[in-house]
Amino acid sequence: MNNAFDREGVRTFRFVDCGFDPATGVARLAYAFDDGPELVETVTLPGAPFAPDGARAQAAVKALRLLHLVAGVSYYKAAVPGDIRIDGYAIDDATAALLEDVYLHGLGEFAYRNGLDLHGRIRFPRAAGNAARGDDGDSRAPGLQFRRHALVAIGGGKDSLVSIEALRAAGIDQTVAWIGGSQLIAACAARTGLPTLNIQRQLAPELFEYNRQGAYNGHIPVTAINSAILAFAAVVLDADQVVFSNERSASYGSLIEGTGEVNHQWSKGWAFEQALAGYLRREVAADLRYYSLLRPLSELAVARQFAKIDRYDAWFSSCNRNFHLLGERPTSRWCGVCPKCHFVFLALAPFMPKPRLVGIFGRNLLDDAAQVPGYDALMEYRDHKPFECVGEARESRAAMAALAARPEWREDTVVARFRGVILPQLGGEDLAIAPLLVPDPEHGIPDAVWSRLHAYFAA
Ligand SMILES: CC(=O)N[C@H]1[C@@H](OP(=O)(O)OP(=O)(O)OC[C@H]2O[C@@H](n3ccc(=O)[nH]c3=O)[C@H](O)[C@@H]2O)O[C@H](CO)[C@@H](O)[C@@H]1O[C@H](C)C(=O)N[C@@H](C)C(=O)N[C@@H](CCC(=O)O)C(=O)O
Ligand SMILES: Nc1ncnc2c1ncn2[C@@H]1O[C@H](COP(=O)(O)OP(=O)(O)OP(=O)(O)O)[C@@H](O)[C@H]1O
Repeated sequence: MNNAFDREGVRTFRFVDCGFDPATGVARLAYAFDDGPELVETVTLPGAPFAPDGARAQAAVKALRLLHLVAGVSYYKAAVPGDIRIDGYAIDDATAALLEDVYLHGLGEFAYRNGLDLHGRIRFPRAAGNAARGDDGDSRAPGLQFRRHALVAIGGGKDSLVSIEALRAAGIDQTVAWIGGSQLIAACAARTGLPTLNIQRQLAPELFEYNRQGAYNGHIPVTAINSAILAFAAVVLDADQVVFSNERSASYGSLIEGTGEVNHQWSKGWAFEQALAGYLRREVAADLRYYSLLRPLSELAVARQFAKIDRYDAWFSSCNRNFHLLGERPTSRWCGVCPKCHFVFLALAPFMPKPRLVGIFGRNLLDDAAQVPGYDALMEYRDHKPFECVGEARESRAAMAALAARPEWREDTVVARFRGVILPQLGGEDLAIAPLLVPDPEHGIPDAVWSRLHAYFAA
């Protein structure tokens, strides 16, 4: 390769090696394109030194390799070469198949936006003679008698706060855990009053230089990476559960004419959750659980739960513009113009007194004509659902229909337009909110947890 990054000239993406130093808590993940320089990402667990015993140390190696393989997606995407190699260790069919899914679907939005077709292109090398195994029945990892403790991912938004309060209500021991240096997440975590764990992650600095030099760039499945980091942390720190807060709506993408479904949040969906949970039990530790506590709930059901607590009103934000690694952040916690701000405002409105909601956002997004196109897209009215973490279009339509019937909301610009223009075109669609609030039976929550929580969520 020349000095400048030549994405078309790259032939091979290499997983060079990975290692963990228990004395410092630093995990090192190394990659390269062809014979180019090593791209080294680090993940630092606080609380070192660690001294994992024999079986735990073996499980940590497996979890670290999984993290190495999953986190490689940030670098692979820079050139999407047709050849992938793993230098330091071998993987079997089942592992390769999991990674092919994560890369193909997790880079779905990236491929669509870059006009690339990755189908059939992403193939991880398999060790010879390694047949694929089935899911649950075939566990070969031992149980490690982990401490009964949940590492709960916190993202600074409403979803993880709903999970944290639900686990608290159910009396389950938890540590709230996050990756990266966000002050907003740190403040929310402190506000919970629970033990906290902040894991640092440094991407290889060369990636940003490659981006400047014309590397392919775009969305990556960040939840898959965060999940792999927390699974590794659970093994090292001795916790039997890694809990995320991905609602059922996350399994549905945007329907793009001529392309089909593209899901921005694929790694928050049920297919990824099942695949990763099965992999961890089978390959890392039979008693390590990975699940989403909010999987049975729709976005509207999560919003209803969140509205019951006001403890976080002045602290939380779901606006992703707060979470850039580089570059500008909004001057207030809610930018007020992005799809997440639009959706969260709309989803909370049916369940919160209007002055409280307007107080949280500092403005009324539904009484602003400039926001009409944003709300049209959320309802899939003459547009597709935005590439963002927002609920299903039928949830947006149901929430809007509920507001259209409320005197305090019905005259606000966006709601009045919905009543006048969109509602008459919806024909016989059931716009009731109640059916969307019923918990779904499809989820991976352990029975011992769900038995304590399903009444809490149904109340
Ligand atoms: C905050 C955000 O939305 N970032 C997305 C944005 O990135 P941008 O270029 O504006 O800047 P940075 O976030 O500072 O990232 C700098 C570059 O680094 C690359 N990168 C970052 C993290 C990583 O793990 N790997 C990376 O390669 C990135 O490509 C940047 O060039 O636009 C990017 C391109 O579309 C997105 O990839 C950035 O998304 C972040 C990875 C991110 O954390 N996003 C979450 C807020 C997010 O979208 N969460 C989803 C969950 C989706 C999922 O499948 O897990 C959600 O809440 O819907
Ligand atoms: N920096 C992070 N570290 C660890 N987990 C994170 C981080 N950011 C997000 N998550 C987790 O990823 C999942 C998806 O994030 P998402 O942004 O949807 O959730 P949220 O921030 O809790 O709520 P909201 O949807 O209101 O933004 C959640 O389980 C969240 O806790």
